[in-house]
Amino acid sequence: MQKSASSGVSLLGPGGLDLTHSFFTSILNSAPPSPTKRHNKVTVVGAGNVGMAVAQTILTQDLVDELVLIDALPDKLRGEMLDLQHAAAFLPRTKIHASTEYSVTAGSDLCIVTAGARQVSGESRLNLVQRNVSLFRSIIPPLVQHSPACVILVVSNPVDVLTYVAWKLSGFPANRVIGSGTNLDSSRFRFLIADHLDVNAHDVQAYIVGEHGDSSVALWSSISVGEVPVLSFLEKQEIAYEKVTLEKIHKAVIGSADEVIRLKGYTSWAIGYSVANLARSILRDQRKVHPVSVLAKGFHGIHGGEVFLSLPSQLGRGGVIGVTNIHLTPKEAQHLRDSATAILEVQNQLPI
Ligand SMILES: NC(=O)C1=CN([C@@H]2O[C@H](COP(=O)(O)OP(=O)(O)OC[C@H]3O[C@@H](n4cnc5c(N)ncnc54)[C@H](O)[C@@H]3O)[C@@H](O)[C@H]2O)C=CC1
Ligand SMILES: CC(=O)C(=O)O
Repeated sequence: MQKSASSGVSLLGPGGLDLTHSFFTSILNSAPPSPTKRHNKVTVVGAGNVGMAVAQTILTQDLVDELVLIDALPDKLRGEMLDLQHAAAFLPRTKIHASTEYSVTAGSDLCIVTAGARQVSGESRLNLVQRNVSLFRSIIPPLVQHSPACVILVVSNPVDVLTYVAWKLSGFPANRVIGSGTNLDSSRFRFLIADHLDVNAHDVQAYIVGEHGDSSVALWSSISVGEVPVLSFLEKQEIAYEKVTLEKIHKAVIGSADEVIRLKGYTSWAIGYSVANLARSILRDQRKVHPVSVLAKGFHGIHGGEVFLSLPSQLGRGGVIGVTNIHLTPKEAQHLRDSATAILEVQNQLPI
């Protein structure tokens, strides 16, 4: 039995006519689509472990209308695209494209770059620089050509140096080129502090700044739990806090990636959530503060060159709105400058 299309049962009318377009009674005349809803398009370059974790987290959080995957491997790319498309019944409606050609990225609001070599256990992120800089020469110019107004978010390692490289190759103002930086390290830090104090990580305010890597800086002086500054509270209460414990926590943050890589080969879930968290602040113009890699020249006495490293920064639709004037102790400021020097040592060897 064939019911009418408007009853919502059949898509085919008499004689096999496709009634898809009359399936719903048009209400266009009475209620035009809202012009205020912004169409968000995001491109993820690199459909590897990190790119796919980013893509799937962005999809589940309903952040985009269009998601584009770019990779150099066409079969892997198509397989990943189909696998995500097949989840359409369980996800917010999103158009998913995949291609090795950058024309499909045209008009993206946010381009997230995750392509490139990753470190093996025991290898420093900085060791990846030569391989990934040459990839960036083939990735950044076509992204910019097709999406000249986008924000670029770099994830590939070494993320601070590659954010500088992306900035140079793009010709964009510095506020539109951001590295995911220590947003991930700060989450690891908050998890470890929360675990140590047996509290919820959401209630721990704590930053790792500087390099996303071995020279990162833990800002102990500004840690608070439920708005209570931790160190000054402990000092006032004359509770002996063990400096060694604090240092162990920072060491554990630095060693986190290597531990996961040794155990499962790569890191993916935490960086996926970290990047989706940044994408939300940018696309939804949340103006939230995140520790991300920004052009740091001039901040906290960093004067050695144009270096990107993580500082707590406010993010919105246009990218970086500003860098927070966070208080650093003289020791923390010195560690931050040392971190800048470590990044610049690698960066200055690049022919860029
Ligand atoms: N900033 C951070 O916090 C983190 C950064 N990473 C970095 O992310 C990067 C990717 O890691 P994984 O996804 O685990 O590696 P992966 O090997 O799983 O994926 C890399 C992908 O890049 C693609 N690719 C290579 N050359 C390309 C090109 N020219 N154009 C487009 N795609 C290309 C490969 O085909 C592959 O699919 C690495 O540099 C890694 O170190 C990883 C975790 C955290
Ligand atoms: C691989 C890497 O950079 C991380 O998981 O922190």
